[in-house]
Amino acid sequence: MTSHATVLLHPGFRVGSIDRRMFGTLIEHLGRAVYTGIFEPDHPTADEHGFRGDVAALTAELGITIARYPGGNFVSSYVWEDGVGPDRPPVLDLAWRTVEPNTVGTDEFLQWAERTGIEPMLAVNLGTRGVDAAAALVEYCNGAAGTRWADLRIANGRERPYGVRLWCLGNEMDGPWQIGHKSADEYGRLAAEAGKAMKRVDPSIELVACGSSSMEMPTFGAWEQTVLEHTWDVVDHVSMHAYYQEHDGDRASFLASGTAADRFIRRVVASADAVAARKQSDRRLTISFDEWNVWYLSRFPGETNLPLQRDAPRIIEDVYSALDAVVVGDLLVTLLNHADRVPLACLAQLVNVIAPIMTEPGGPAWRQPTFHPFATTARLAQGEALDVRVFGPTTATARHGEVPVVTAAATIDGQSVAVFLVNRGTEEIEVAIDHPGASLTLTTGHQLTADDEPARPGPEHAEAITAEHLRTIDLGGARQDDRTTIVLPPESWTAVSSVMTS
Ligand SMILES: O=[N+]([O-])c1ccc(O[C@@H]2O[C@@H](CO)[C@H](O)[C@H]2O)cc1
Repeated sequence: MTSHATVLLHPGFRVGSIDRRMFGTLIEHLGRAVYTGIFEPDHPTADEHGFRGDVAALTAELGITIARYPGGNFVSSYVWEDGVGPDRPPVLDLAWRTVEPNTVGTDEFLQWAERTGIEPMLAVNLGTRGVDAAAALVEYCNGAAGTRWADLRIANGRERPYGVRLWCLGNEMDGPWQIGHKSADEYGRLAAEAGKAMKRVDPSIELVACGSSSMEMPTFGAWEQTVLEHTWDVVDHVSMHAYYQEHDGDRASFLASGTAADRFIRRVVASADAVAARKQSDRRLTISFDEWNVWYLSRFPGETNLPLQRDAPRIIEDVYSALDAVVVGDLLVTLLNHADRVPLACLAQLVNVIAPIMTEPGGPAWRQPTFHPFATTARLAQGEALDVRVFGPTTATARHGEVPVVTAAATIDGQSVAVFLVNRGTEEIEVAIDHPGASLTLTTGHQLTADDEPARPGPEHAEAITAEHLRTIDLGGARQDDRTTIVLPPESWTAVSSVMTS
């Protein structure tokens, strides 16, 4: 039996502009993200700087706009000076218990980002270090000739400042696993002082304060309040991180991850607005959702159980299924619906480590199933997000309570309208897109359906999943007045592009 839902959209009802920086990623010194991920000098596609051309091409195809670097947990014991200039000591990275060769450092990363047209977002170490090292790194990157750290950059071969605009004040400082983990008061004070010094070096930078590592953290909410009380006058955004997975075969809860993310965003917004109210401020702080993805964290042994390793070990190389890809598509729907408060977001991560792109050393690079909904959304979601309303069935889930079966987002850019739809249910659903007073001509559709096949590693499997589950549909067709109907298969993600006329 086919059930029904209605998606109401009107070009006049808008959430806000889509900041292109919503389609960011994280590139961490972790496992094979950097070494044999983006960087592999001996690879046949490597450029003159040692960076893989095949990975750069897939990164461009994915539509990545910003890249957060160098971590992640890694940054919390990172000594950035070890990664610049001629002397590069191998050091023990305490986050992932791996020997870090320091072959790639700030200059190599920033120059790769420049060549690939990606805006860098640098994180400073507020775990083992503090104000001095953070301000010095801003000066190293952005300072004009004539002072110590800017001159060091020039001596290292880079005359022109990089002009790095986005800076994270540490990483997940609420997490007990973090090197240099702090209480909210300890972190808030340090972040306020580091941020103040960093903005004295370069007032044009944007700063992100660490929010919570997940909505399930015992300190969630209180952490944001305390940290923002301390940092209100210096920060521009607060971060949030969230990873989702299927637990014990509970598909319904997993498919509702977008609702969990939606609640998380609303709660962070509420926390920030509560601080604003207390400070008699009308400012609406924005969110940097700078780590999000599907991650089978329950299979991860934990940082303390990792053996000491070297030579870019394989750590958290999750292999994704079509179901995971549908969830990624749904999480993007959530982000679009919060475009007004979430200008920055990073799919964590880019290559090999919980990533849409995989590589083999000396071998191929390929797209995981999760690559496709991201690439399509990044390409089609242009202009402004529309404030869509969904009327449809709900379903009970063990983890998230009652959730909508159909989710939707839509964007408008001139006459181009893109609609993103997810059917989380196990039955086909007919969706009526109501656009009263306007006509829609659908052009192309992209559809991804899940199944219950477990994910298997390797390019052949990833390609087989894509061939079986990803369809591009030519909808080139009739102009529909007021209402357009579309059928969503069970457990599917759909994106349609269209032209709207009044
Ligand atoms: O919920 N947890 O148990 C949990 C544990 C670790 C964790 O780390 C984050 O995810 C890592 C991988 O992207 C990044 O390096 C770090 O910022 C994020 C969440």
